[in-house]
Parts: sequence; structure tokens; C-alpha cells
Amino acid sequence: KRSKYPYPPGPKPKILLGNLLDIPAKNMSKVYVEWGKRYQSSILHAEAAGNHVVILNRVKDAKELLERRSQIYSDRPRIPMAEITGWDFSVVLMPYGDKWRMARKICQQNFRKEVAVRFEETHIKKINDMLRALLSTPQDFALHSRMASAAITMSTMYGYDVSSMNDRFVAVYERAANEGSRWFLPGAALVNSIPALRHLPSWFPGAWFNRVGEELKVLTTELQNAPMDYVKKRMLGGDATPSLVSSVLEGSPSEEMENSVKCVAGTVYGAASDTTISATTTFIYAMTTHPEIQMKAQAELDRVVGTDRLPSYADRTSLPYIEAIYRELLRWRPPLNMGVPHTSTKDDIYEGYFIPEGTVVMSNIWAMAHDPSVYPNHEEFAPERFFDHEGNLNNDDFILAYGFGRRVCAGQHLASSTMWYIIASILATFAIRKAIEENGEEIEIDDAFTDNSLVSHKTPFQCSITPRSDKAKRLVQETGLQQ
Ligand code: HEM
Repeated sequence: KRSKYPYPPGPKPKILLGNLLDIPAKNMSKVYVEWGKRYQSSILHAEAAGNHVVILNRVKDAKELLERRSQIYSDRPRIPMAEITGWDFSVVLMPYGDKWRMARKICQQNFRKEVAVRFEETHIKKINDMLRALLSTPQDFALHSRMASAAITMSTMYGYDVSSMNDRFVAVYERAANEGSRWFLPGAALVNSIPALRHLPSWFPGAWFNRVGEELKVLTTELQNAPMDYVKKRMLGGDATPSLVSSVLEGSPSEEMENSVKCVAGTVYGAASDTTISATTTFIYAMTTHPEIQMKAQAELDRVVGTDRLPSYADRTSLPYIEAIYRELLRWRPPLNMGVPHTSTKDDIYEGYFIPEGTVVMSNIWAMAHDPSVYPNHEEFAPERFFDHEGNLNNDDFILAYGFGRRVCAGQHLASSTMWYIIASILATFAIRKAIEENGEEIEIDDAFTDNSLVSHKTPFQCSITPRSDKAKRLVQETGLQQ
């Protein structure tokens, strides 16, 4: 469909290929900042195989389109491979419509700020498990952070205690996610660009994706059904631990509602763990490389909380520097640099540009969080930027990392409370430093982050994590007695 208005600026499409070769496969967020400079626009456009893509580099445009015009910018791109592999059960990928609305209502009822507090006790218990694990094998901090995220999710969703990453439910999820996510990128399988191919029978030459899909569908079905069956069994036996799923099942839900809670609970593991793991590892990295910030935070904790107990959620508003570290962490290295794409469902005109129905709209969260006019010295990790001249926390509390509009992160309050307690409890009890080599020299850490999937992670690094004092060590050990 043509319009008298032009598309937003961007590289000139080539005959047949459009911008297929211009669209970056790596380092997307930074390449789009370069495009912004080259085409002197914060809204950019590209076209590939007849699909339009609009990239938003500026908060103002993301808020205008994805929030104020959310009625037409809340769909998701269709990914044929997600449907073929059964991953389309995920709320994150669901098309905008009644099924999504029902799932989102369950999220809203259970994850909104006032209700999210009921999960805090579980968060504390699972994060305290992580603190004790850090005490015994600090070098495995990445594994402990993965374990804490998995344990928090499985226990809040299903009332199920995960004992290791080899746990049967976790293993199925991890396999389904690892083997599934690589097929979701547009170029990963031809069927993503030519959806009609999915109707070819599995035995047809080149229709391998249907075979891969059938295999993966076994896993995506199991990861949803197996923990649901576990909850039902325990409810029948009268000994179910309260969870999101048990609370919905108790109300004798309709089949539709039961299916919806199954989708929500199944989604949360994927949506919550990888992002939380990314933020936790970035936190350890930031503290290793910024000892002066770590000391300042610890001084605040010692002053406000003291050294006789661990911090609690009730302390949150009295610890502004910890709050600033939380904000800065998600600004500095947002787990999803390019957010999750939205799709428009109606033709639109914005700032004199034409955005056709079906356009994939990507919010460049990294660019927004690194806008030098808002965040000077944007590459510096500096929690101080969140304080005003009087030394009070400023009102810049919109966390860009959670996205925008009706599809904004459904678990942002849970993520916020998990991340806050991880930051506060680790800083209260541990000193994080660079690891020392045998020759006594500090092991330097590079600033590399992975860039091969939706969620970006700090690449593996070494550091030293030791208790701040004997008293801090005892505090951590004692959490094991409170179980
Ligand atoms: C630091 C941690 C997290 C970050 C940075 C994060 C970020 C995001 C982002 C950027 C989106 C897409 C927003 C958009 O489309 O504009 C999203 C969606 C979502 N997140 Fe999170 N998330 C985090 C943790 C969580 C947690 C803990 C949960 C669940 C308890 C969760 C559940 C979801 C769900 C269900 C969606 C899909 C929403 C929809 O499509 O309607 N996330 N998240």
C-alpha cells in the first residue's frame, strides 16, 4: 500500500532484496544509533522481503507510538518457527487479541505492585539460598544466579522447590529454550520469511523445519503440562504449597482460564530467568570494576540497616543509593537492548512519515538509555546520575529496560523486588573484588557482552567474592537455620 507520506528515513532499498543486507545481524542497537546519525533521524525505516521495520531510537517516539497509540501498536510479529515448535504458547509472543488479554489479566491480577508483595518471602528465601551458595563456592556465582532465578520462578508459579539445574522441570525448559530460540530470527529458517512453506509435509525435501518443530513441540508441551500436573496432584493430596497456579486452580476455573494460567506460568520461567540472570551478572561485574561505588553502597547499608541483620524490603525507601544502583544497572546494560518487537495493526502517520499496517516496531532501549543528552557520560556506570542537587533521588524512575505500552514487561514489579534484594543482600554481606592471579596481579575483565540472542549477557569473567566480615558470614549461614 502506498501513501503520499514517505516512510521514515533509512537506507535505500535495493531491487528484490530491499534492505535485507543492510539490517544488522550483530550489534543492532549500536548500528541503529549510527543510522540515526547518518539519516539524521531518531525514527528509522528498513524493508526486507516486503516487511517493514521501524526503529525508535528516542524515548519520546516510543512513548508516543507504543504508549499513547497503543491501540494500534500492541501486536507482535508472527514467527512461523515459533508456531511450528509450539513456542507460541508464550505470552511474550502471543498476538494481540482475546487469548493475550486473558493471560495479561492473570499477570495483572498477580504481579501488580500491591499484590507482588506476597511473593517477597519466597524471593528472600531463594536469594538467601544463593548467598549461602556464594559462601561455599563463590567462583560459581553465574551458576548460583541461574539457580536462584529458576528456583524463584518455579516456586512462585508452581510451589515447586528446584534443587539443582539438573532438575527435571528445569532441564526440559532449558532444552526447549536453547534449541528453540535459535529458530526465531527472520533468517534462521526460510519458513519465517515464506510462511506458506509450513504446509509442506515433514518428509518433503527442505521441509526439515517441520521435523525439528515436531521434536521441539514435545518439549514445549511437556514444559507446560508437567509442572501443572505436579500442582494438581499435590492439590488432590491436600499438600500443595501456595503458588500462582494453585490459587487459580482453587477457584475451579473454566478450561479456557486453566489453559491461560498454564501459558502464563510456562512463560514466566523464560521471561523472568534469563533477564534476571543477565542483570545479576552485570551487577557482579559492575561491583567488581567499581570498588568505590561498592564501598559507598555498603556505607549506606551499614548506616541504615546496621550489621546485625540482613536488609529487608521495609528498608527499600531508606536506601536511596541502593535504589540508584538498581536504576543505573538496568540503564547501563539493559538485558534486552532492542526490547521485544511490537507490530502495528493499522496504517498510521507519525511526524509526517507513513507507518503501514503490519510494520515491526523495535524500541532501541540501549540507544534511549545511552542518549548523551539525557545521560551525559552514558558509558560510565554512575548511580550518582539519579540524584538531584540536594542529594535526593531524582524523579527519573521510568525503567526503560522493561519496555513500553500494553506489552510492557508484565513482571516488572517482581523483577524490581528480586533485583533490589539481590543487590542489597549481596552488598550487605560480601566484598566483590577483582580476582588475583598466582603472581599477585589482578585479573582484568573486558567489557564484552553477548549479542547473539534477544537477551544480552556479560561474557564469563572471574572475580573474588568473600564475606565482608565474620559477622556477615554468620548472618548468611544463619539464613539456613531459618528455613
Ligand atoms: C530485569 C528483569 C526483566 C527485564 C529487563 C524484562 C524486560 C522485558 C521487556 C523489555 C519486555 C517486552 C516489553 C515490550 O514489548 O515493550 C518484557 C515482556 C514480558 N516480561 Fe519481562 N523483564 C524482566 C523480568 C520479568 C519477570 C520477573 C517476569 C515475570 C514474573 C516477566 C514477564 C514478562 C512477560 C509475561 C512479558 C510479555 C508481556 C506481553 O507481551 O504482554 N519479566 N519484559
